[in-house]
Amino acid sequence: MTDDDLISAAREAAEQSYSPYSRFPVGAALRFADGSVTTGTNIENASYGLALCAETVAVAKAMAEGVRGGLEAVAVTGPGDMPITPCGRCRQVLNELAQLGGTDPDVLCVGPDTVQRVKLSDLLPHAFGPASLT
Ligand SMILES: O=c1ccn([C@H]2C[C@H](O)[C@@H](CO)O2)c(=O)[nH]1
Repeated sequence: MTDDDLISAAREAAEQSYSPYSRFPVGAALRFADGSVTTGTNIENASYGLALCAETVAVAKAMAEGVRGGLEAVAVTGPGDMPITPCGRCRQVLNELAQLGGTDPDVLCVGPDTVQRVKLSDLLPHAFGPASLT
C-alpha cells in the first residue's frame, strides 16, 4: 500500500460521505504497520454540531476492531482547493491511537494537486494523551 494507494482509499471513502448540510465530503484512510488500512468519512447530523469527522470515524472503526497501535500514516482528502488538515478534535483523537502504539504518524493532507506531509506531532505539539495519565 503506497502513499498514492492510501490517498485513493481516502478519496474512495469520501464517496460514502453523509454531508447534506455542509456538502463538504471528507475522506480519511489510516495505514498500520501490518499493512492494513481503515477508512472513514464524515457523518453529519440534523443537529449540526454532532457531525462526526472522517478521521474520527476511521479511528473509531479501527479501535472497535481491536486495533491499539501501529498507526503509520493518515491520508485526509476533501473537495476544496486547499489540502485538508485534520481539525483540532481529530488531531487529539488521532493522537490517542498514535501515542498508545508509540508512533508519530505521517499525515498526508491532500489537495487537488498537492499533498502536504506533516508529522502528527507537528500538528499537535505538546499533546495531552494516555502517557500524560501515567
Ligand atoms: O478534519 C476534518 C474537518 C472537517 N470535517 C468535516 C466535518 C463536516 O462534516 C465538514 C465541514 O466541516 O467536514 C472532517 O471530516 N474532518
